[in-house]
Amino acid sequence: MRDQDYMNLAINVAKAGLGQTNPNPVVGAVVVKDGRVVGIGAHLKAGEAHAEVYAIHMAREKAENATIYVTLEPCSHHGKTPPCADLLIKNKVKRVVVATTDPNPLVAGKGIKKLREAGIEVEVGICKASADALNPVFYHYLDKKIPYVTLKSATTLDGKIATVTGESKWITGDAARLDVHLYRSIHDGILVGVNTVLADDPSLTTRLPDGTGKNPIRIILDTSLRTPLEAKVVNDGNAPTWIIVGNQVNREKLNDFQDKPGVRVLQLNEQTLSVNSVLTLLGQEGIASLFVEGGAEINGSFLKEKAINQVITYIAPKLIGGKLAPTSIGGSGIETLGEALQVVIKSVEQLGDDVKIVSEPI
Ligand SMILES: Nc1c(/N=C/[C@H](O)[C@H](O)[C@H](O)COP(=O)(O)O)[nH]c(=O)[nH]c1=O
Ligand SMILES: Nc1c(N[C@@H]2O[C@H](COP(=O)(O)O)[C@@H](O)[C@H]2O)[nH]c(=O)[nH]c1=O
Ligand SMILES: [Zn+2]
Repeated sequence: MRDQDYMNLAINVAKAGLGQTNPNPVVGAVVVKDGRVVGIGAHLKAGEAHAEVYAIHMAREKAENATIYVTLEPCSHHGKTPPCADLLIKNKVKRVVVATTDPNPLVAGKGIKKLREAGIEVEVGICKASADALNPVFYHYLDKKIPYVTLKSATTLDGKIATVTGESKWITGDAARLDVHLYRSIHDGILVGVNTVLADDPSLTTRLPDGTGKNPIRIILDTSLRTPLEAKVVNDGNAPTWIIVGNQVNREKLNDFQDKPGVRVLQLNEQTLSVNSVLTLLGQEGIASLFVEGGAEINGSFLKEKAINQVITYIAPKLIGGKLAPTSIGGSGIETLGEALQVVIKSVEQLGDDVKIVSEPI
């Protein structure tokens, strides 16, 4: 096996932490001694051990004079956990292969420097692109302190999310809907507008076949607090629900929700909810990744603000037409093609009868 092979193994091990480590990155580590893998590790939860710690502990005395492959520069600061660079030095690791440096100002090359000053051979950049592709959420949230936004829509071939009569269940098939639940399970928050709550009474929980998968925090944009008191999202207690309202909602209306299980009403100091204020608030509340499931009006407001980092589009082989049938993005719309949100198509794949397109704004 070559350096790249061991690093790809570390990258795959890192994926065990996807959706669990925010606001920390997912990280994988593999310890190799005399051509044998003697330790592996992944960071699984912020505040808990780092990937290197698990891998070095598994290697035990074999860590001495070993090579460790780690997808992110070993940390050098005392955060919630002690510095990994010191651990590698203490265990007399001979060589450290790092896929990519850590942009966290607390690290940012200091980990590599500490290792080299201790006489350890450090190589940087092996499989850098694949390692960086693990952590778009970490890089974005570290830099901007607002959530990395994934906008998801599910439409017919002619771009509709429901028929003229409002029927929408279901446009996409089981495979696509399962895929959506996988996304829900790795996101900190899922956001819909109150119109979706009124139309679908959604549960917005993660329902995977084997019953696993954590539930994201359910976030409802609801300027004048029209969420029905009997809605699933405020009664089922399956996940926290945050309702974000404007400053026109009066005190007694706010009090209606105070004894609902896991429900918080967050009041912004503005009449209408601007996307930027919502994202700033959610960032302050520790939401690093946000899954926006619409509907059309909400998607329209995120598009207008260009507050989108990734777009997931599911297209079903159905045609329903209808001038008044809603499309996936409503709102006032962008007037000129020149101002369109230009995206790069990252992948196109078939999921059952549907097509899934992943794209990212340029
Ligand atoms: N109508 C469709 C979707 N519709 C998604 C809606 O916006 C809303 O999120 C769902 O109704 C949520 O329901 P729950 O959380 O599962 O109870 N989304 C899809 O991927 N395919 C479709 O056909
Ligand atoms: N998860 C991870 C690292 N994460 C780095 O450490 C920071 C979190 O430190 P702490 O608060 O102590 O958990 C995080 O922001 C990132 O810069 N570093 C590593 O060496 N290995 C790991 O597995
Ligand atoms: Zn560390």
